[in-house]
Amino acid sequence: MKILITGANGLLGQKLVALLRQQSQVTVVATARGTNRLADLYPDVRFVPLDVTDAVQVRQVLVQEQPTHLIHTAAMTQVDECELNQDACWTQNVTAVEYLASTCAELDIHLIHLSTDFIFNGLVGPLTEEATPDPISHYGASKLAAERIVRATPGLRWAIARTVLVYGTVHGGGRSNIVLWVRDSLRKNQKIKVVSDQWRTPTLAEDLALGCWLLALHSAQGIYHLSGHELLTPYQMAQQVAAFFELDAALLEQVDASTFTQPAKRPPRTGFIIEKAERELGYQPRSFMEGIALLAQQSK
Ligand SMILES: NC(=O)C1=CN([C@@H]2O[C@H](COP(=O)(O)OP(=O)(O)OC[C@H]3O[C@@H](n4cnc5c(N)ncnc54)[C@H](OP(=O)(O)O)[C@@H]3O)[C@@H](O)[C@H]2O)C=CC1
Ligand SMILES: Cc1cn([C@H]2C[C@H](O)[C@@H](COP(=O)(O)OP(=O)(O)O[C@H]3O[C@@H](C)C(=O)[C@@H](O)[C@H]3O)O2)c(=O)[nH]c1=O
Repeated sequence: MKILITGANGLLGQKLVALLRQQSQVTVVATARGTNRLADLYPDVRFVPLDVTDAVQVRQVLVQEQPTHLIHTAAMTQVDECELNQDACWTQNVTAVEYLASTCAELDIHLIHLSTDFIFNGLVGPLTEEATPDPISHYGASKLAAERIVRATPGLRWAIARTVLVYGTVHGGGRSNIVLWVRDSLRKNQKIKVVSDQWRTPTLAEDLALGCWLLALHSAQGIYHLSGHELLTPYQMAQQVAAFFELDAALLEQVDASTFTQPAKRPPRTGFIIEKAERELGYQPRSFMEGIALLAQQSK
């Protein structure tokens, strides 16, 4: 197997590189826009620059590399920025997928495309793969449009991996996440406002990477929900983070999401039912506490 990863500098991309380079039957090709932030950690891994919004480059790299599988993690993931810069969001999250999906179909590359719980409106949850999408943000709309392109591309072998609120350690900077944010704020004795009326099934980045690897290994086709299995509010997550790191939970102020004025709306209740992935792939995510423990060990 030869697996090409887009967005290898990102949180999931980094964990995929770490996992796949250990599989003896896999040749990994890490790609990212700009410089390779993993060069010091994994000098053994082949790196090719790839901006997925550049149609010519997409074609060139895929023709040159001829991977058997492509895991597409690259995206504009800052939900508020997507709301404020809608054209840029569409180019990165939708147009890029048109290029990738059509080229993968042409070259018979199995495409594993990453998607999100934010394609749902958040009125009911946890959700199965069959739930009806109804995005309430531009980010969510862009990710749903990308799913539709993947599904409608003639001749494409594809899987869509949807996930929820991903957390983990990240090397060389990048998007923060709830566990790092809570831990680092409390370590500085900063008070933080944490939402207690949103529900999510938070996902350890390593578990998600393993789920994506299982999809590739089985050349699975269709939609798969890959998240943790505990439905928690951010406030409950923050309490667990405080307890694990023995930090002062009194610094956590419980608030309603309505007290925030954010450019993009967030779905109140999401979370995934992951039975399909457990049954068909043997996907077994860790508990939230186990995820925090792994993150703590890696941060030492
Ligand atoms: N994080 C989360 O909570 C969730 C994520 N997802 C989805 O999972 C996937 C992975 O997310 P995650 O790893 O957490 O996100 P990150 O933001 O950590 O990583 C995304 C990466 O995509 C890269 N990227 C953006 N535009 C381009 C481009 N044009 N060409 C090449 N690379 C580009 C970014 O590059 P740069 O570093 O240069 O900015 C970044 O490294 C995404 O598709 C996201 O939508 C779904 C649900 C939850
Ligand atoms: C900034 C902030 C967030 N939160 C909570 C709300 C939210 O559920 C959680 C994370 O907030 P953020 O604004 O960092 O992230 P957010 O944009 O809500 O995260 C999303 O990212 C995209 C990429 C996805 O696809 C989604 O699955 C989702 O996880 O933390 C607070 O409680 N207080 C705060 O001050």
